[in-house]
Formats: sequence, structure tokens, C-alpha cells
Amino acid sequence: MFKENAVKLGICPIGWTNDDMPELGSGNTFEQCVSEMALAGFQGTEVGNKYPKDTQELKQALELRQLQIASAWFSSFLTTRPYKETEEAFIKHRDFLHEMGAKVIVVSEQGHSIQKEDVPLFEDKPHFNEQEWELLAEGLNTLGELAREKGMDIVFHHHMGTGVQTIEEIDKLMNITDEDKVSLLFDTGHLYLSGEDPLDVLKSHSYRIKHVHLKDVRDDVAAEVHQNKTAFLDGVREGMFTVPGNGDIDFGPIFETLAQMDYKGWMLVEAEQDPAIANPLEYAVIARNHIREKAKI
Ligand SMILES: O=C1C[C@@H](O)[C@H](O)[C@@H](O)C1=O
Ligand SMILES: [Co+2]
Repeated sequence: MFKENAVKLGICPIGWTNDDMPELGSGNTFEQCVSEMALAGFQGTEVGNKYPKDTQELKQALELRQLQIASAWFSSFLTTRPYKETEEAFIKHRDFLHEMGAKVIVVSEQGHSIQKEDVPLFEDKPHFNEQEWELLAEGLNTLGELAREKGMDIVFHHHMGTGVQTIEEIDKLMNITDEDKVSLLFDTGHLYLSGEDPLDVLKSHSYRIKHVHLKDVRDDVAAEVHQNKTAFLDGVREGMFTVPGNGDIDFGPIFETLAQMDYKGWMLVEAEQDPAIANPLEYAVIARNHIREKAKI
């Protein structure tokens, strides 16, 4: 299994408050969120919309709970907007994360994304044309260089409803970007929901994976989302995702493969669902226990 101290375990705030649907968990405070993360036994977190913007204030709140910032999501629009727009926003984001001690920056291409659109998730995903693939690759290589200026890496987030969702698309992106500048985020839930075998991605891109999101999927809800032509955010509300140990993904072989490939870095539970239905602390504890049982950490 994993070497000692190779992996840091974290949890994302999206189970407490959802940045894409701020009405989910609107009554949950930042203090409740980070206190419950620590109480459930996690060492770190990503950044959510309720976190203090002031780095000193955020550092103090995290130090009190012995939590670290692992990363934060960044939306790029390299395929649809002038490059400079993405670069300007990226530099601010990079500098904030650097100040907070993070080593990786999560990047997701949101050009043409249907992630927030009211259209069928399983039917309307975008497909990039060759020119868009080139824009994406060039832009990501440059963002990767900018991250390197601060000793950081960008980790690309493949995602349902975007142009980089399937294994074929992930393979293509990895092939056309510079391996020294663009790394990969491995998100179990997005791969499984897309119908991919997450183990295939681990095996093909082990040396580029530098960040992990642990998300489980409820097969019965996912089937309804498929059948009823539901949109991504409605699927989330309906409970398509949950924490590891509460859904249908078998995490044993995933942890085994990550350990065999000598994965080092963060693994963060990231399980968006309605906190009014799934109590965030209760589900954080379910996830922590499942990881202890299956990954022996
Ligand atoms: O990393 C992520 C961030 C969320 O905003 C996103 O929608 C979620 O599904 C995810 O994987
Ligand atoms: Co994710």
C-alpha cells in the first residue's frame, strides 16, 4: 500500500456549500465547514466561495484546525476567449495559491462547457475541433510555464460536460501538451460517470497524475440522469455523486494501483450533493472510514 507520508488526505468544501449552486448549503458557515473537516480526520482542503479572501485570515483559521490548502479550481476559457483574459485571471489565482502554500493548481477548460447549462448531460457534451485542441494545448503549456515560475504545477481536470471528458480526449490532451508543463488531475467520479474505467487512466498516465479527487457515483441515480436527459447540476441535486464508500465505485483496486505507481500528493474527497439531505460531517466521516479501510491510511 502507500508509502508512509506519500499521500495527504483532504476534503473539498463542496459537500458543505456548492460554488456552482450557492443555494445548496447557504446556511453552512466557513467555520463549520473547516472545523468539521478537521474533526472528521482530514489534513487539508481546497478553497470554496465562503473562505476568507484575505490570506492572513485564511491561514489563521486553517492553522487553528491544522489544515492546509491543497489547491483550488480555476476555469480557463482557452478555446473561446482571447488567451490574455485567461492568463490575467490565472496569475492572480496562482499567486493566491502560492501564498497559501499550495503546490498544484487545478485547471478546467470551460470553453463550450455545459457544466452549468440546462441541457442533457449525456447528450450535449462539446467536442473540440482541431483548432480548439491547438488553442487548448498552447494555452495550457503557457499556463504550466507560469505555474513553474513559482515552483508549482497545473493539474488538468477532465470533467463531465466539457471537451475533455472521455479517455480518448484525455489521451489526446496528454499527447499534445508538454509533459513537463501540464500534469493531470484524476477524478474517480467524473471518469466512472462518463463510462470509463478509472484504472485505464491510472495505467496510461501514471507519471502525469499529480492530484486526485475521490468522488463516488450512485449507479441508480446516474441511470435516471441518463434516461431523463437531466442536466449536470440537476444530477448533482438528485444525488448522482456521493462520498467514497457510499456509492458504487470499487475504491480498493484504485487505491492499490495508485500505491503501486508510487503516487505522491493530495487525495481529496470531493462529493457534491445536497447538504440538507446528506449531512456533511456524517458523510465526511463515512469517507474517512472507507479510506482507512481500503487504502490503509
Ligand atoms: O473538481 C470539481 C469542482 C466542481 O466545481 C465540479 O463541478 C466538480 O464536479 C468537480 O469535480
Ligand atoms: Co473534481
